[in-house]
Amino acid sequence: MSLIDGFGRTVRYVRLSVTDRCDFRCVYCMAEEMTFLPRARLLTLEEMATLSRAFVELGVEKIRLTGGEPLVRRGIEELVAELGALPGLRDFGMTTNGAGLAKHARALYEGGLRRLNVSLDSLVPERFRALTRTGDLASVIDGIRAARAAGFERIKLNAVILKGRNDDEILDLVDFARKERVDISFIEEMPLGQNIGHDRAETFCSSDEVRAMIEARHALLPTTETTLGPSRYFRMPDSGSRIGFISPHSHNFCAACNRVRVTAEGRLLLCLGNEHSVDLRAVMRRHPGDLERLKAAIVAAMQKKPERHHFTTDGDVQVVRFMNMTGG
Ligand SMILES: Nc1nc2c(ncn2[C@@H]2O[C@H](COP(=O)(O)OP(=O)(O)OP(=O)(O)O)[C@@H](O)[C@H]2O)c(=O)[nH]1
Ligand SMILES: C[S@@+](CC[C@H](N)C(=O)[O-])C[C@H]1O[C@@H](n2cnc3c(N)ncnc32)[C@H](O)[C@@H]1O
Ligand code: SF4
Ligand code: SF4
Repeated sequence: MSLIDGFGRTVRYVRLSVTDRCDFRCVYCMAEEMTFLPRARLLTLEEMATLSRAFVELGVEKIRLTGGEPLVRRGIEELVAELGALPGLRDFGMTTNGAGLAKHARALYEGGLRRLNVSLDSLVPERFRALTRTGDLASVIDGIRAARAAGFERIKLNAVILKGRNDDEILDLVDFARKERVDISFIEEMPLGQNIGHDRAETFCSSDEVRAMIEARHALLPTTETTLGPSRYFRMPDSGSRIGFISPHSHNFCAACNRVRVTAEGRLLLCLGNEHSVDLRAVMRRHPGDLERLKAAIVAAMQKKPERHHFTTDGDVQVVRFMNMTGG
C-alpha cells in the first residue's frame, strides 16, 4: 500500500519531531524567549513507535527524527533502537544540532540510525554563540567527530545562510566539510515564527548567490543524486563531499514533495508551509492498539496535503508556528 496525495505525489518520507524543546535558540528558528509544550501534551515514545510502524506499513521508506532538538528528548536512544528494528524502513536518520552527539552517537549507531544531519552555521566560536544564542561550537565539532568514530558514514552539515551574519563563511564551511569528509547543504531561511529578532527581508541570501561564491573557487558538477530530501546536490572534482542547496524560495521543490511531518504532540502536518493537519494522537488515544484505524486516518489525511507553500522573501511572517514546533 502507498500514500498518495491529491496531486498524485507519493509520500515515502516522514519527519518525526520528538520534542519541541531545544538547548539552542537559533536566531532563524526561535524567539529568544520561548514557551515549550507541557510534557503531558507530547506523544509518548511508545506512541511514536506505533505511528512509525503504521507509516512504514503504508509504504514509508524513510524516517528522519527531528525537533526541536531530538537529543534532548529523554529515552531517545530507546526510541532509535525500536525504530531501527522496523522491517521495511530503508533510510533512518536524525537532524540534530550536534551538541549531544559526543554522548549519544555510539548508542544511536548501535540502535540502527545510519544518517546524521548536523546544523552548523559558523566556524567562529563567538559568532556561533550569537547565531545559536546558547551554543558552544567546540561541542558540536566534537560531536561530528564522535559520530564519525561511532561508524556514521553519511553525515551532512546544514547551514542556514543569513546575509551579513554568516555569508562570509561559505567557503570556510565548504573547506570544513571537505576536510571532515562530510556533505554540506546551504539552506535559504524560511519565514516561520514571529518576533524572531531580525528582519528576514534583510538577511535573505539566495542559493544562487551562495553557489556563485563557491564556484569562484570550486567547480560544481550537477548530479541527479537524491536522498528523497529537498537538497539539489553537486559534486566537486577533487573531493568526495557533496554540496547541496535547499532553495524553498528560489528553486521551489514542492512539485516533487514526498514528505509529511508529525509534530511532537502527534499532529500530522501535511506541509511545512501551511497549517493543514490531522490530530493522530487523538486517533491513537481514542482507539488504543487499533493500527488499522490509525492507518486509515493517515491515508485519508493525504487528501488534505496542500500543493505548495507560498513563502515570500519580503520579511512577512507567513506561518506563525516556529520551526522547532514544525519538525523543521
Ligand atoms: N520547505 C521545505 N523545507 C524542507 C522540507 N524538508 C526539509 N526541509 C528543510 O531542509 C532543511 C534541511 O533538512 P534536513 O533535516 O537536513 O533534511 P533533508 O535535507 O530532507 O535530509 P536528507 O535526508 O539528508 O535529504 C531544513 O531547514 C528543513 O526545514 C520540505 O518538505 N519543505
Ligand atoms: C528545526 S531544526 C531541528 C533539528 C535540530 N535541532 C537541528 O538544528 O538540526 C532542523 C533544521 O531546520 C533548520 N531551520 C530552522 N529554522 C529555519 C528557518 N527559519 N529556515 C530554514 N531552515 C531552518 C535548521 O537549521 C536545521 O537544519
Ligand atoms: S534550529 Fe535546531 S538547534 Fe537551532 S534552535 Fe531550532 S531546533 Fe534548536
Ligand atoms: S513546503 Fe510543503 S509542499 Fe513544499 S516541499 Fe515542503 S512540505 Fe512539501
